[in-house]
Amino acid sequence: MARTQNPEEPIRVIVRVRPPQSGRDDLDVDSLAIRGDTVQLIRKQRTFSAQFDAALDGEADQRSLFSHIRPACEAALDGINATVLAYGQTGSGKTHTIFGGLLPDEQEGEERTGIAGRALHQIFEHAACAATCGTRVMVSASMLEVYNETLRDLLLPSVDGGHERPALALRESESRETYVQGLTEVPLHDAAAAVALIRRALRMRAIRATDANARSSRSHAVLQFIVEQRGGSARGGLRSRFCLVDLAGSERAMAAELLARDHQRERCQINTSLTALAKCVHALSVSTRGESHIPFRDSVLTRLLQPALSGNSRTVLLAMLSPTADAVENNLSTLRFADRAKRV
Ligand SMILES: Nc1ncnc2c1ncn2[C@@H]1O[C@H](COP(=O)(O)OP(=O)(O)OP(=O)(O)O)[C@@H](O)[C@H]1O
Repeated sequence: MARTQNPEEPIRVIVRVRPPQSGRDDLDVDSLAIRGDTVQLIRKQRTFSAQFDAALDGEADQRSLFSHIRPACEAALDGINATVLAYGQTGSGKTHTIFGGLLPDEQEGEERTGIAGRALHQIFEHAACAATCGTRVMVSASMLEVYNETLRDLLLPSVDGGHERPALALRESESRETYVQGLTEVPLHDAAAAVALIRRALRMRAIRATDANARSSRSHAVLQFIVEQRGGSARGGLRSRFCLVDLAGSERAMAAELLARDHQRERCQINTSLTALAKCVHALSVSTRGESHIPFRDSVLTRLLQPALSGNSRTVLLAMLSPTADAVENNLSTLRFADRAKRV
């Protein structure tokens, strides 16, 4: 039986520092330090220090990062919903960590392959192994983005070949589960077909160049693998979701007049939804046995993430840090968010 994440620990928190990019980064060598699972950040002579489930420096590769995600993926293969969330400022490595090796114009390769590619490998390996014991495993995928508080289906072919696509609505089922009405679910027959599908979907995602990242994601992307198992050891049947969320990055404040109007709007909407997420995590971290009000309804993003945050899923939060000297403020805010998530 697969080793799954401890159910007593609803959110595991892993910190990852992006490696420096030669010639681009003005490095922060003084304020950020990782010792074991503890991260220390010094700002204005005050020290923030916190321990997490794991803390990975810039030397850690995609394979070692995935070793911390594997238990969540195994939980999904045991029929339990699981979610991985990447959070951090623009350019801190969220998209690389989740979608590495699948990005437009990016070469595939073991080294670059991120969580999505590695999870697919694990899911199809499990399917092949389960088949030998008479269990039929069916895998499908959905992928959407939350752009300016609007939900867009990334697997739906656009009408005119452009990026425009109809907005989807969030609904609540009779059992009070939130779902996206009309979201496309594509059956996946093997990992190669799945990779091609995700690559196509990522081309549809809203991106733009920012100060810190030439290909900055301007939307939150949510990729879900839906795994159904019947027969053999799955007896009465299992159905679960493995959900990967690449949040859009918060951006440093910049003179508004230097940004185009639609860029200003995106930045404002990203900050609003990330603030709503931070409020929910804060409320959850101080609530005892779900007694207090959690403001999930404040944004589309938090409504969508409600199951992942409120204990109905094994959740891993990846708190992404940037190694640059100008990232201290943002890194501190990411670490504070991560520290609260640990207390949920
Ligand atoms: N672990 C890593 N190894 C090598 N390169 C990395 C790593 N993490 C990030 N990068 C590179 O750093 C750059 C920024 O990373 P990425 O686009 O993933 O950041 P992001 O946090 O998703 O940013 P945004 O929020 O703006 O979308 C990219 O060129 C990416 O390839």
